[in-house]
Amino acid sequence: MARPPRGRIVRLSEGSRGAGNLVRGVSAPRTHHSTAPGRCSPVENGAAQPVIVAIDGPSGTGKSSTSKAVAAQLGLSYLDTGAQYRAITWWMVTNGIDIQDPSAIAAVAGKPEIVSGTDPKDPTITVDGTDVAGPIRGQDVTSKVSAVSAVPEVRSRITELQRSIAASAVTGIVVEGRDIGTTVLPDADLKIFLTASAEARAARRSGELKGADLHTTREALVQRDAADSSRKTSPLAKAGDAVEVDTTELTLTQVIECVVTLVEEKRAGK
Ligand SMILES: Nc1ncnc2c1ncn2[C@@H]1O[C@H](COP(=O)(O)OP(=O)(O)OP(=O)(O)O)[C@@H](O)[C@H]1O
Ligand SMILES: Nc1ccn([C@@H]2O[C@H](COP(=O)(O)O)[C@@H](O)[C@H]2O)c(=O)n1
Repeated sequence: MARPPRGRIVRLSEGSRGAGNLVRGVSAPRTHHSTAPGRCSPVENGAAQPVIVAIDGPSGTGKSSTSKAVAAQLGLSYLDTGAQYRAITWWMVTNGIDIQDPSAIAAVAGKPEIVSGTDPKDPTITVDGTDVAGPIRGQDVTSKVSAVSAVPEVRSRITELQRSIAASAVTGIVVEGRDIGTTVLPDADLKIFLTASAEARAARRSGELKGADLHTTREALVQRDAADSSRKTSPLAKAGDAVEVDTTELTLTQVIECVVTLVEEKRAGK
């Protein structure tokens, strides 16, 4: 069986909504397989091998929701690398470091101890023993994280941490972020790049931050993506061998099923 072509884009159509039709969407990556068209037949499970899955993409494309669900469903660990960059940003802000000064950030990048819990049903994040899961989602950290994550000393520290977490995942791991497939884990077994229109992503985020203005939310997303894509060190980018999944017209359930199918195919050696 031929492997999916490298870098192929999977766009699942509006018409694929609903559990019964999901397969039409998911069948896109399976067109090289000997399954009946329009069917998402279960892939035979061989002996489960540890599997490393890299999921990248811009803000609000569904990386965290998808990665957690896929990892939980398949018994894999889960790592939210954005939470790590947010955690180090929180530490910088809390300790009065000037976010506009990359050399000030670089000088202290090695100081905070960041610990990530990798249970997809209960992911945790602490800095020097303090639970920061709440504070790192605030507007202050969100508006500053791109400046901190652009500093090479921050990236090398966090990348090393991410690699060691992935290496110690016994059953395998789903790691989500911006540069996992390109830099952190270039040998990942499966690389997914999630996309969605800025409008869809803003609508999702506005729904989350009840009452947030759609236009302001969209502008903030677009700005953060632009900063993350244009930094010199390890920018947000799709790996050449990643499968791109456009989630604009898909429900979260459809995206999860699509990714689970791709992982199972990989595990089955297809
Ligand atoms: N396919 C989808 N359809 C509708 N809503 C979705 C879909 N995927 C995710 N969402 C919702 O969109 C919001 C953002 O999703 P999520 O946090 O998973 O995105 P993300 O890519 O991890 O974002 P970020 O990079 O900013 O952390 C959540 O409220 C989630 O429930
Ligand atoms: N691999 C990554 C992951 C994240 N970042 C930076 O962290 C920010 C927050 O990410 P969220 O997924 O929690 O929204 C993001 O905007 C990036 O600046 C990164 O650089 N590399």
